Amino acid sequence: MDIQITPAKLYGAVTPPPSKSMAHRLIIAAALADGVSTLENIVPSQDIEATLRCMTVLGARWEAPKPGTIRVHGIGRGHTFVDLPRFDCGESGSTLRFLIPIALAVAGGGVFTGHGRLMERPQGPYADLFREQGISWEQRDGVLTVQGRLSPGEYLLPGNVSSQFFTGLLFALPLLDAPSAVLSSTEIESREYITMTMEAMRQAGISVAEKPGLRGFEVLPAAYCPFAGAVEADWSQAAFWYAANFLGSPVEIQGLNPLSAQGDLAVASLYWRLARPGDREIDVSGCPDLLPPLAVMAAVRQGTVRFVHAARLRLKESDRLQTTAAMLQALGGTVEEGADSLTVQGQPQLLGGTVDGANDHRIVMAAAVAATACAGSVTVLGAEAVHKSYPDFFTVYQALGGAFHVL
Ligand SMILES: O=C(O)C1=C[C@@H](OP(=O)(O)O)[C@@H](O)[C@H](O)C1
Ligand SMILES: C=C(OP(=O)(O)O)C(=O)O
Repeated sequence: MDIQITPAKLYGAVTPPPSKSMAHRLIIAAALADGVSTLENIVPSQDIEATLRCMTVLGARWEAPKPGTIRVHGIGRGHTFVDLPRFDCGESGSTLRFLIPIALAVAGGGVFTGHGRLMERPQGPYADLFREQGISWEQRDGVLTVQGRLSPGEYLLPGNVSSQFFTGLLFALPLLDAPSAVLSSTEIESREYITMTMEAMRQAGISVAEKPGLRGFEVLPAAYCPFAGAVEADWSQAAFWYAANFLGSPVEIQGLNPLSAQGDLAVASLYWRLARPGDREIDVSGCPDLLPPLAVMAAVRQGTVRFVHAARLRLKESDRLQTTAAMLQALGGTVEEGADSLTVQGQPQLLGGTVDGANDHRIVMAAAVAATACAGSVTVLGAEAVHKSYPDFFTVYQALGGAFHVL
């Protein structure tokens, strides 16, 4: 779906959708529990549907007694598999990377497929670890087959590729019959995502101990217990509405937890850092998903913003350093892409133009928000990419006064 947006300010109140990251985690913890858990504020998006689908393949069941609430019948420890289960992970990196170790622990492995760029996104840290353990790892024509026995022990991962490898192992290791540790060979980036994993596991009765000074975590054998949980509002999605505010739209953002474990709540303070004129350097290693909306803010202000420690942005739904730069350049902005950075030169106003959404929800949402304050109209190609994480985005955008039509 291609759309043309006519610049218009947005007015009104918005509650961001439930945190996608927390929803993945609570669904997984509930699906591994021995019993029935109730989860509130679950809103379907392609990524959340992927996790629900994959946990069903593992033997969990769920029903929705009312909209927004699901009851998950977890698998406990008793499920047996005749064949290797097959998981369609959609385009969700979280689903794929969380599920690989879990499938090894629960089912002796699995066959994983995905769409878009998913199967090209790096899995090397897992491949290396699991091959060392004698687990077979084969990826051919976009199909990954992993088979073997996950053993307790010490797992050493690089900390700068994706925190999702840590999360996947932390979820799986309590299911083994002896203690394990997950250690990092480098400083751990996106660390708050691991904190969120520990928080979800805690809700299911599992505590993970951080190893002080060792950049790692200790996991003891434990059973996931059923629980009642609710997903809080998503700070990563709130960032687009923060960007709308920054560009002059008085949008009131409601329902966010200011004490959230979500690292992307950093947008609240970064907003104010950018609101004052002058040059800035912003480290996005802990909040990679904020880069597209922050770059939109950086493009319409006085001064230059250099986003650093950003190489991991190249490993998302699109190469987000390249696609964020291309989006702003298409709108008349001045941006320089470095190997590990993005430098955005501020200016009074963006002009408008045609943006390739690059099949990336965060690029589409960033472009739509930038359009609210452009001098001329903005065409966004492939706007349907928002279904990955925020299917309602354009409905909300329109309700706030955003003006667009489908081409
Ligand atoms: O664990 C998670 O829920 C996520 C971790 C982050 O990925 P990396 O750790 O790969 O940066 C983030 O970009 C992604 O959108 C969601
Ligand atoms: C990178 C993202 O998600 P995932 O890694 O789960 O595909 C995202 O939502 O921006």
